[in-house]
Amino acid sequence: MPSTTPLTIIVAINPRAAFGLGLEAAPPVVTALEEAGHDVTALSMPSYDELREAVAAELRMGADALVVVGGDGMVSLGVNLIADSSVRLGIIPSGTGNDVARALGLPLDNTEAAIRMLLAELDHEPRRIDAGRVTAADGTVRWFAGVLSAGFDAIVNERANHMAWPRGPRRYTLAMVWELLWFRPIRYRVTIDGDPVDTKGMLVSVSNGTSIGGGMLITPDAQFDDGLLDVFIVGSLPKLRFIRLFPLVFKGRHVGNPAVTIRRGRSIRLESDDVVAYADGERIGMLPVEVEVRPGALLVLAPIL
Ligand SMILES: Nc1ncnc2c1ncn2[C@@H]1O[C@H](COP(=O)(O)OP(=O)(O)OP(=O)(O)O)[C@@H](O)[C@H]1O
Repeated sequence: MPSTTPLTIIVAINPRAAFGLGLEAAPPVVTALEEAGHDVTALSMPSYDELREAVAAELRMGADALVVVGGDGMVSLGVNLIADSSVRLGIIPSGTGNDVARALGLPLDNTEAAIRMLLAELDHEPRRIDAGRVTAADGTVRWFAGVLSAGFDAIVNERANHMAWPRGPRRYTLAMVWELLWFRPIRYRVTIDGDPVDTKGMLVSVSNGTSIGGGMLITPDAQFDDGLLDVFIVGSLPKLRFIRLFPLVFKGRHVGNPAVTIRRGRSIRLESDDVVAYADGERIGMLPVEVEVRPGALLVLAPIL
């Protein structure tokens, strides 16, 4: 059915998302948007960096919406290009974790349903949500919609990205087992709204969304539009107790556990030696980082929950 208002829409496709799912999901998205009467430019490139450049060039020519087809890494690509602008971000979740889409209430594992929701949302006012704005030590600025992590999970991510084998999600399992063997609690200084705390921890995340790793509900009460970030810290634990915490975190049942601290703030500084940060599954760089919430910096094509 034609849309009420024809729009200029860029569709950015990651052919490698979820190890090939992105490529399958893309054609029906493009067809559906064209059939709805929109002016669609579909972009897919051999690499992430080339795709980002191509999308940035297309955005400079003017667009109403950017639809990303992929996982959190593609959300990151989109968020970094459209934050603080009037361009709306649509997501067709087809990655491995899809944590931002999950928290936004978009249909997962069902491209047809995600397309139907996208078409409906294009006819509504977009949802305005907060974004995390990260400044690295060298002054580089990056944005995220979901979660920035700088603990065990970021180290696992880094390890998995350097592994050539296995190709599927088992790569993360293997990387996690390997890193668990060597992992030691990390010393951090976490400064929330100017209040510094020195701590030793296993996991440290700054959340706008609720989950990491495909649904691990680290900050189940985080809200996209409260103007605040949730700081999640798992303190120093023996490995067996750390492992036993995982199933609880998956269900969000760790809140109140003495090993877990969750605090809210507007501006968070994370400092440590030799620890990498990832945000929305993409590498940010080594700590220190400054994270600040930018209320309402993102317009997303998602229902208001
Ligand atoms: N041609 C390409 N275009 C875009 N990204 C690519 C491409 N080839 C490889 N990638 C990699 O894909 C990663 C992003 O993948 P994406 O997040 O879309 O899917 P995923 O990793 O399966 O899902 P999730 O992040 O939700 O777990 C980027 O880190 C990027 O380096």
